[in-house]
Amino acid sequence: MSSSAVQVQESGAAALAAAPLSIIAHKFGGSSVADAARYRHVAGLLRARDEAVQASVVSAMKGVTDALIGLAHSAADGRDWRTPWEALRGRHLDTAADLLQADAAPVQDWLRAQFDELAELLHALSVLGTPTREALERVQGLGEVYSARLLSAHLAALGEDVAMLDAREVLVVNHGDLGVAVDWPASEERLARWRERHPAPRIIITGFVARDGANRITTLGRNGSDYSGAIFAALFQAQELHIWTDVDGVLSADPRLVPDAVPLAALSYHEACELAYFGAKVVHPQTMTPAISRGLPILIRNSFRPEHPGTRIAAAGDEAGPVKGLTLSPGLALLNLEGAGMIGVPGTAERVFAALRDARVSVVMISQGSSEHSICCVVREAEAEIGRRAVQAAFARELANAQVQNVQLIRDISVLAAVGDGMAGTPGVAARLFGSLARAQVNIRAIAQGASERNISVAVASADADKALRAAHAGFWLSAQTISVGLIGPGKVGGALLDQLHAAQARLKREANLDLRLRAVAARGQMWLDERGDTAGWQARLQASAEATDLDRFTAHLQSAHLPHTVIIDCSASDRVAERYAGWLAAGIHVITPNKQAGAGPLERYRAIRQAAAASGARFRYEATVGAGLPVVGTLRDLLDTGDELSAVEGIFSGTLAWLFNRYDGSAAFSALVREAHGLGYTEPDPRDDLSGTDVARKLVILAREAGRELSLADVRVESLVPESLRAAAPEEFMQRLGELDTAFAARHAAAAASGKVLRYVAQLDRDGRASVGLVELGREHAFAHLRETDNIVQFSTRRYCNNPLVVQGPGAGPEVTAAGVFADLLRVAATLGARI
Ligand SMILES: NC(=O)C1=CN([C@@H]2O[C@H](COP(=O)(O)OP(=O)(O)OC[C@H]3O[C@@H](n4cnc5c(N)ncnc54)[C@H](OP(=O)(O)O)[C@@H]3O)[C@@H](O)[C@H]2O)C=CC1
Ligand SMILES: N[C@@H](CC=O)C(=O)O
Repeated sequence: MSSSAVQVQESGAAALAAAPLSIIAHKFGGSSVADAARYRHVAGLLRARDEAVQASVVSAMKGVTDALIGLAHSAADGRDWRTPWEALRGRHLDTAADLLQADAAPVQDWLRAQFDELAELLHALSVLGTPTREALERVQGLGEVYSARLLSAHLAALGEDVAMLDAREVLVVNHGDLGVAVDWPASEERLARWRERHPAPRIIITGFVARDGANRITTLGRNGSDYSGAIFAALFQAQELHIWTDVDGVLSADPRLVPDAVPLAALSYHEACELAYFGAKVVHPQTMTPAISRGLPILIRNSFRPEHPGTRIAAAGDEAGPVKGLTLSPGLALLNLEGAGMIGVPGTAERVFAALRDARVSVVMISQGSSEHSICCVVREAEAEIGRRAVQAAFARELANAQVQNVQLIRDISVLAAVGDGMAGTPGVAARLFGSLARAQVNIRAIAQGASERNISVAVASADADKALRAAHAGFWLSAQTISVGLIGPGKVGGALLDQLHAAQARLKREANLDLRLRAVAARGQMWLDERGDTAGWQARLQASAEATDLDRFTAHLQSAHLPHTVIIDCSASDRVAERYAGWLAAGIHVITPNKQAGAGPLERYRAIRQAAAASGARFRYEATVGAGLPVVGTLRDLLDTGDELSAVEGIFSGTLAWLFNRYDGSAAFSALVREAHGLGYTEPDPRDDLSGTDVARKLVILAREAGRELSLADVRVESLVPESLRAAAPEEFMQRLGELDTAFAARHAAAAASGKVLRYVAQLDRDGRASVGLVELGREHAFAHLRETDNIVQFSTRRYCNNPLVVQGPGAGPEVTAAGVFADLLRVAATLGARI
C-alpha cells in the first residue's frame, strides 16, 4: 500500500470513529434494477444477508442514463424532448406503483417533483441551444438518484431500518488528466457528518454521481457506478465489495465467443486489471484503485445465483493454471515502420511514439525485434490512418532519402491476450499459446510480452480471431479442445465408428478435454449437416435428409463455425473422395481414413497429399488401411523414425482371404463362404477387390511407400482369384454368379490337401524390392498356416530385426476393429491438438 493510501485510510478511520466488525459494500448495475421485479429481487438478496453495516450502491434502471443523455441533447438541439421525458417519467412512476403498492404515493410525488425540475432544466437547455457540460453532468446522473430512492423506499416499506445516501452530498472528486480523483479527506468528513444524522445499518447510495471541488454536481465517467462502489466501500471501511451482475463471476473468456468459458474462482488485482484492459467483462481497472490501495477484496457475483461464490479479486489470486483467462480486442490495426536506417539510431522509438501522442493516437501494443529494423505497434482502427500520417510526417525526411522504407498499415487486426500471474517464471506458456494458434492455422502478426510476464499478447488477423481465441482457450485447458468432425461413408466401418464415437463422446469431454462434434455425414447420395455436433440418431437424421451430397458444401460447413480444428474421416472406398485429400490438407483440415485409394493410388497424387500435409501441418492418418485395427503402419513408422531401415515385408494382409482359407475345407461351397464374409463386413464393398488380390496389393504399396519406396500398384505382381469371365460384371451380377468360383477353388484346395499343404494368400516385398501377392501352398508347420479367423500377420525384416522379423498379428478385418483403428487415429490427432489423451 502506498504511504498516501495509508494516510487516507488512517484519516478515514479517525473520521468514522469506531468501525463495526461486519461492513460489506454492495453494488448493483442497471440490469439488476431494470424493473420492479428486479428491485424486489435485490431487496430480498440484501435482506437475506446478515451484515452490521450494509452500504449498497445502485445504478440507474437499465437504459435510463442513455435516455437522460438523449433528453439533454434533444433539448439543446431543439428536438422534441417532451415525449421521451414523459415516457421516462411514466416508467419511473409505474415502477414505483408496482414496487411500493400502497406506499407508493409519497415516492411518486417526489418523482413528479424531480421530473418537473428536470423539465425546467431541459427547457432552459432548449433556450440556450447547447448542452453545457455542467447541465449534462446534472442530467445524466439523475437516474441513480431515482433508483436509490425507489430501492430505499421499498426496503423501508418492508420494515427495514434504511437510509438513502445521495452521493452528491458526500462524495467530492476532482477531474484530472488521469481521470477522476477522489478528495478523500473532504469525502470522509462529509460522510462522518452524514452518518451522525443517518445511523441506519442499511444504506442505499446513488452510484455515478458526486460533487466536484467547486461544489458542482458531477459524474464519475464511464463505469462510474462500479467506481462509486469501490469508493464507498473504502469510505465505509468495508471488509469486502460485492459487485452483483448476471453471471457467475469473471469468466475465462467472452462466453459469446467461447461458449465453454469457465467462471474463475479467484483473480489477483493484477490479473483482473489485465483482463479488464483487454476487454473482459470485469470491473474497470480504475474502479479498482480504491480497493487495491486498501487491499479490499472485490467479489463479482451473480444476483440470480447468490449461493454461487463468484470470483474473488484480491491482492493474491489462486494457484489455478498459469493462464487464467483470455481476452480478444477487435477493431485494431498494425502500424509498422521499417528501415535499415533505424538500426542502432537512438531516439527512433521516441519519435514514433511522440508523433502518435501529438496526434492523440493511443498505442495498444508495442513490438520491436532486436534487429531494430522495424518498430511495430497496434492502434485502434479508427485512429489508424491519423497515426500512419503522423508517423509518415515525423519521418518524412528519412522516407525521402530511403533511410526508412515504409510506414505500413495493416487493418482488420485483433489482439488476443493470455493473462495470468502464474505465467511469471513458468516455462512453456508462450510455446503453448503459439502452438495452439499454429495448430489452428492462425498466423501471428506481432507479439508482445512485458517483463511482468502476466500478459502475452498476439496480434492476429480479425478473420482468424474467434478461432484463435477458442484454440488458445482450449490449449490452456480452460475448455475442451473442440474438433469439428465430418464423416464420409457411413457404411459398415463408418457406421461402427459413429456408434463408437457416440458411446465415447461424453467421457472424452469429461476426461480428455476433448469435444468431438460430428457436424456432417455424407453418404454417396445424400448428406446431413448439423450445427450441434451430436452423434445421437445420426442414422435417422441422415435418412431423413433431403440434401444431395456435395463435398464442397460439406467442407465449407465443417469449417464455417470458427471451430479451431476440422477433421474429415473418409470411410468410403471411393477414389473420387481420395482426390480431395490434398486440397483438404492444404486448407489445414486433418484427414483420417481406412480408405486405401490415396495411399496406393497414383504416385503423383500420393506425393501431393504428403506435401500438402507437410506444408500446412495438418495430419494425414491411415493406420486402418493395413491390418484394420492392428498397429501396422504405426509400428513401421516407429522403426523408421528411430533410424531403422526396412529390408523386406511378408505376410497375410487380407482379413477376408485369411478367413476364407482358414475356413474352407471343401465341405461347403467357397461362394457360400464369400457371401458370409461379405455379410460379416470383412470384404471390401466389392468383394472382387479382395479376391482379385487388389486389396492386398494396395496394402503392400502403402507399406512400401511408408518405407520410402516409390512403389505403385502396377509394380506389384498380382495373382487374381477372380476368373476372367467375372471381372467386368457389375457388382450385383458378380454376387449372383459367385458360384462360378466354386469348381476352381475346390480343385486347388484338393491339390494342396493331397500334398499335406494349406492355401494362403501371401504378400511379399523382398530385399531386392520385388513386390508380389498371390495364393501359395504352405506346409502345415508354417507360421502362416496357424492363423485363426480374420487374422493378419505382418513380418517386418529390418536392419535391426534381421534374423528374426518383427511380427504384428491379430484380427485384420471387420467393422468394429477397423472403426476402432480409425478412432485411435482420431484420438492421436486430437492429442497433437492439445487433448489430454
Ligand atoms: N471392412 C473392413 O474390415 C475394412 C474396411 N476398410 C476400408 O473401409 C472403407 C469402408 O468399408 P466398408 O464400411 O466395409 O464399406 P461400405 O460399403 O459398408 O461403406 C462404404 C460407404 O461409403 C459411402 N460412399 C461410397 N462412395 C462414396 C462417395 N463417393 N461419396 C460419399 N460416400 C460414399 C457409401 O455410401 P452409400 O451407402 O450411399 O453407397 C457407404 O456409406 C473401405 O475403404 C475399406 O477398404 C479398411 C480396413 C478394414
Ligand atoms: N477387405 C479387407 C478389409 C481390410 O482392409 C480385408 O479383408 O482385409
